[in-house]
Amino acid sequence: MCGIVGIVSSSNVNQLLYDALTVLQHRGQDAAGIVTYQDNRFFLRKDNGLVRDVFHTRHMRRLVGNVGIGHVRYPTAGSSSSAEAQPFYVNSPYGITLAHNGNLTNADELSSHLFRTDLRHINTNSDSEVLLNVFAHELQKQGKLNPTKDEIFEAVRAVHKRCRGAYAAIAMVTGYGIVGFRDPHGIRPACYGVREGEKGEKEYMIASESVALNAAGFTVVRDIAPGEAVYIETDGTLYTEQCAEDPKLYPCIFEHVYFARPDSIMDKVSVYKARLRMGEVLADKILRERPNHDIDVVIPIPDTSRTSAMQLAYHLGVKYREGFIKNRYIGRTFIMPGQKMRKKSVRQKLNPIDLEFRDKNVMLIDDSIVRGTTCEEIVEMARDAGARNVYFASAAPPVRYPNVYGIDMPSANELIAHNRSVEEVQNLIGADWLVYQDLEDLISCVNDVNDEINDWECSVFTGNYITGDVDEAYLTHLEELRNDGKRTEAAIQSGTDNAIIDLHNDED
Ligand SMILES: O=P(O)(O)OC[C@H]1O[C@H](OP(=O)(O)OP(=O)(O)O)[C@H](O)[C@@H]1O
Ligand SMILES: NC(=O)CC[C@H](N)C(=O)O
Ligand SMILES: [Mg+2]
Repeated sequence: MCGIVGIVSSSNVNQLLYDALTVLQHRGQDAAGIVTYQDNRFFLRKDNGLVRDVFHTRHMRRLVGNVGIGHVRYPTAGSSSSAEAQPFYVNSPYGITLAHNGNLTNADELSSHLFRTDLRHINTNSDSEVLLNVFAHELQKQGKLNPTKDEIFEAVRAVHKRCRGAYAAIAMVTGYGIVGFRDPHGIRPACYGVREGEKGEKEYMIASESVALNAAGFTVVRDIAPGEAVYIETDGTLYTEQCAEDPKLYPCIFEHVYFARPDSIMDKVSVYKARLRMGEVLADKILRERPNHDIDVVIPIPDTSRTSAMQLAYHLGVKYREGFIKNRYIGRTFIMPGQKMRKKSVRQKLNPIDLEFRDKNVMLIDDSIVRGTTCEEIVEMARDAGARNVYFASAAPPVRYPNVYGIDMPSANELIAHNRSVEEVQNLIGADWLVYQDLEDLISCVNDVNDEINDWECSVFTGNYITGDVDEAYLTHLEELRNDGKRTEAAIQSGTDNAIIDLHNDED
């Protein structure tokens, strides 16, 4: 997942963008970038690292202008090289930069078409550079010296025709404005909001999650609809238009399970409420499976599972205890690159309070089990801390299939539940009892909060890919390209390949 943000204001946007990116940091920890615009020039700073490490005072001073976009990255394509940090830039037409959350499933095909037919060069393996060039080409094709909203929307229309997969994106067109758009299935989230500037003028912000708008004092207007584009000119005039022929909302359910912050509202679903429901219905399942259970205490695996675990304990009528203390300086482990780093980080991140475990039957709750990195370590830690029995419950169903829409799970074989029964996973993680949420129950949790959404993007649980273009050949290719072994190689290389076309105007 990545986080994107774009702002049109009546004063400098650098600090607002920075603050928004820190609020979206949970969506991507690998790289961060901001680009602003003033007097016909872009000012760009992007690099690997957390937001606080990438932007120092000297960089912030140079990021001048009242319009800008920003990005935090969790790579799902290409490498972790800083050259693939976003926003990406293309000089023609007008000078355009783009920040993207999601993953294109036809990036290879588009890339070769861009080269052979559109005569455009793609310099990295990032699908986001492809997306930017498709948008740029479609805008250029219209041949207008001064593009209006009509040309911008026409370009988005063409993007929808050519691109497959998931994309929530914000592009900044030099001198004209910013445009945010969501793919025709609305797989990845995006919303926009408004606030009053000092002289009463309207200022706008587009972001991946509503929490970024709240934190910056913007009032959420609404989600961008699937296929829709929101264009805000530099003077603050806003236009919206539906640019897809057959849009239909299929939001990614994993946002609600894990990715999003609980204080966000996405497609009119409060993530917090959805997670509370996940705890409730999981408690019901536990009671169905073992009406006479002997659970002494419910312990969450911080951070994300806390909300569900609390409600689960309440519904079971069992004590809730914070048995693991989280090191606040370690980020999210699941989105770290490489299994070795993830495994090490679980131990660094979580430490048990022995007295909550000693001689007790503990029920550990996590939001999801993906590779099994966290639960394998945690079950062992609970036993070492003296637990009599270690039970484990996951607020999401077994994750059995790769994700191709912006979550870096490219390889089925790396998923602990792939081709395994619940019992086999239970044995593998060393638990005495393992309970997974059922998919219908998970869907009911989000639909209880907003029953207007008929369909969810659930491919990691079902193996059904709604864009219809994902076949065995694609998945095999993805696995070969991005399995953990390959990425470790890329990480080693990335120390040296950062020099490949670095368009930074700022060296450090
Ligand atoms: O089975 P795994 O491959 O370990 O993946 C699942 C775990 O990873 C995530 O935690 P993470 O540490 O990323 O973030 P959190 O602090 O928000 O829970 C998630 O919340 C699970 O705990
Ligand atoms: N997680 C994402 O949204 C990734 C965006 C893009 N595919 C990249 O790899 O940079
Ligand atoms: Mg976790």
